[in-house]
Amino acid sequence: MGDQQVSPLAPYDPPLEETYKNLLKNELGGSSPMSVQEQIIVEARELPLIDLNKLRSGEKEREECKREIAKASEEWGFFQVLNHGIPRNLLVEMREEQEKLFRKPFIEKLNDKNLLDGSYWWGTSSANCLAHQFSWSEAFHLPLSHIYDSGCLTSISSTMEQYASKVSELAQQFAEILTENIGQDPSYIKQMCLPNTCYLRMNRYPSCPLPQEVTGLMPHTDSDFLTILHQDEIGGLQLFKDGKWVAVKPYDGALIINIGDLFQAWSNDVYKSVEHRVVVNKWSERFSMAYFLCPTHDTIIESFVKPSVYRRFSFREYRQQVQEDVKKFGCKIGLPKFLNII
Ligand SMILES: O=C(O)CCC(=O)C(=O)O
Ligand SMILES: [Fe+2]
Repeated sequence: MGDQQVSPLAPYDPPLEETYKNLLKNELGGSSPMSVQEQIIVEARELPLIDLNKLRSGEKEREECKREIAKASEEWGFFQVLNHGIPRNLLVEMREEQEKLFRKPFIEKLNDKNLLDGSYWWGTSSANCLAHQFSWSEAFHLPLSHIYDSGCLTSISSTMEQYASKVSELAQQFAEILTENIGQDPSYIKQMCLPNTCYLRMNRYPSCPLPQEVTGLMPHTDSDFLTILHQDEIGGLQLFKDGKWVAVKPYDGALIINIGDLFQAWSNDVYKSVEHRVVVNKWSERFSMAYFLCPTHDTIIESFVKPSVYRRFSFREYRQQVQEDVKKFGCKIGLPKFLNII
C-alpha cells in the first residue's frame, strides 16, 4: 500500500491518520506540507517559576510574589506555580480517571451522549478545514455547570468536582492579584465568573507517525480570563515569544497558568494572551487538563483605560465571533476583530 499505509488503531483511538491523509490528498494532491518544527525556530526555555508558599508568608514575601505573578503575566502571558494547594493525590486521581475515559472505545466516546454530556471532540470538526489546521488530539470539553448539576455520582464526576472546586479557588486567587495590580476592585472577576460558568477540558494527544507534519493542537489563544493547565511529563506545549516558538519543559508537580483574551482586552493590553500550540511525537501519547476561567455570557468586557485598544463587547458576542470565524476561515481570529478603530 506504500504511502497509503495506515497504522493499526487501538479500539479507543480516533481515526486521525486516515482523516488527515484524506484531507491532505484533497488539498495538495498528496504532497506533505511544510514541517511544523521547521516553520519557525523552536527553543527550550524555563517558564517563570513561582512558589505560591510566599503568598502564605510575611507581608514582604507576599507582595514580592504578587509582583512576580504580574510581571510574568505582562512579559510572558505564561508562568508556572509550585505549592499551589492542589493535593498531588487529586492530580493523580484525575489523571487516572482521564485515562479510563479516553480508553473507552472510540465509537462509545463519539456516540454515547450520556458520556460527559456528549462533550467529546476529536481532530478538527470545522467542515472546511485544511490539512494544516488539523489537530492530532481528542478531548472532553465540558462546562462546569454540567459537573455541578448532573447529580451523577460516577467516580469521574466526583473526582472532577473536587478538582474543579480546588482549581476554581486558585484561579480566583490569580484573578484577584492581577486585578488589584491594575488598580481595579479585586473582587470584580469573582462577580463575573461564577463557579458554573467555567470549563474543564481533558486533552489526549495520541502518539503520531507524522509529528513533523501535524500539530496536536493548532496555534491559538484562549478565549477566557485565564487558564490553569496540568500537563504530564511528556512535553509538547509551546508558546510564541519574541518571534520564536518556545518549548515549555514539564516541571514535576507544577501547574501552568496562562492569560486569556478577556484579561488582555480588559487590562488594555497590560497582560498578554499569548499564542500557544501542542506538538506531538512518535513515541508516546500525552495527557493534559485545562481549566478555563470564563464569565457569564452577558458579561461586558470594557477597559477602564481610555482610549482603549479594544471596543466594548460581551462574552457572548466574542464567542459567537470566534465560532463564525472558525467556520469561515478554519481558525479563530480573536482579539484583532475587536480593535477600536479610531
Ligand atoms: O495540552 C496542552 O498543553 C495545552 C492545551 C490547550 O492549550 C488548551 O486546551 O487550550
Ligand atoms: Fe490553550
